[in-house]
Amino acid sequence: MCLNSCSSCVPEGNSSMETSHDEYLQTAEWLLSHTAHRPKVGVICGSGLGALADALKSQDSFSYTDIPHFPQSTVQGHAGRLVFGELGGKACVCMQGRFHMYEGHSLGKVTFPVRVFKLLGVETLIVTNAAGSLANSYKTGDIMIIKDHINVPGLAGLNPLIGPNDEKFGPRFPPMSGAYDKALRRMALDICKSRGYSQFVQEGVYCMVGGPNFETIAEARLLHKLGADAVGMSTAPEVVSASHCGLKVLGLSLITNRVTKDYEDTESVDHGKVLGVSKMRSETLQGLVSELVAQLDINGTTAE
Ligand SMILES: O=P(O)(O)O[C@@H]1C[C@H](O)[C@@H](CO)O1
Ligand SMILES: Nc1nc2[nH]cnc2c(=O)[nH]1
Repeated sequence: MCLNSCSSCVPEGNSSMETSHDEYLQTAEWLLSHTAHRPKVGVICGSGLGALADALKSQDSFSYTDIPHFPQSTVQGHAGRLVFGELGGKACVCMQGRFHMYEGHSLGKVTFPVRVFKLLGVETLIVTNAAGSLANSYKTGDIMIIKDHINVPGLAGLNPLIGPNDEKFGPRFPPMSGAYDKALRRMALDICKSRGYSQFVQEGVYCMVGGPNFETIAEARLLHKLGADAVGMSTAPEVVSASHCGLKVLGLSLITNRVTKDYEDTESVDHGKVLGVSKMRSETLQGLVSELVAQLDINGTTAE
């Protein structure tokens, strides 16, 4: 077996190596030439949470089909639009629809927009997702501020950073212990408290699995024992890529369902239920994100 991460040995479609630095630049330059907004904040909307982008003022929006080199959305609840505009008085760019590994996208494609955000001048990334709860104390409709993640595909060698390292973005061996910015988490918690959300706000560990099937009971029990509070099918590769290129990250999971760990339980989950709960909490999440962005000190990134 070759240990050199050369292009003929790295599993095809696994990493960002299929994209040249020029392609990221071309996409960023195309976007900057089509909008006057210069965003410092990027937002990725999870399943059913695209309404976050609708809150942006003075919008310039682009269908993913029109953006050079951009992947395409295939999942219901992910509109496939990149929206520029103002949120909380700050220029933002918002992905109304993200890319998942289970759609057949390589992790390089899944994380392509994150590197484009970096080249646009984004400094802070807010990632949202819909997730199922594993923690016994969580309820459907809770918002979980992500403290850390367990990247199951990553542990198995599916990582967007596999392949030759692009030093222009970041180092070969990036640390991940501070991937979810402490000051941003504190800010989010404080805002939740001041808005009276404390009863349905948690802070916990998100676990990414590949999907697209939901968990078996044995898998749910395993992930819970490993320390996961919630499980979903996204976010971790985006955060790995964001952290690699020096973006500060806030992650928010909306708990759309309870993941059963009990063989006697007859309740089951489907994507329709996930989208229903997302819609129900969408405005609350919108309020939290808008206020947080308004409070960002763009130069120093944390609270004013
Ligand atoms: O994009 P996210 O992670 O919010 O979407 C979750 C995981 C699956 O894509 C889908 C399952 O309902 O929701
Ligand atoms: N893997 C996984 N992803 C989800 N996304 C929303 N709910 C769930 C869930 O229960 N499991």
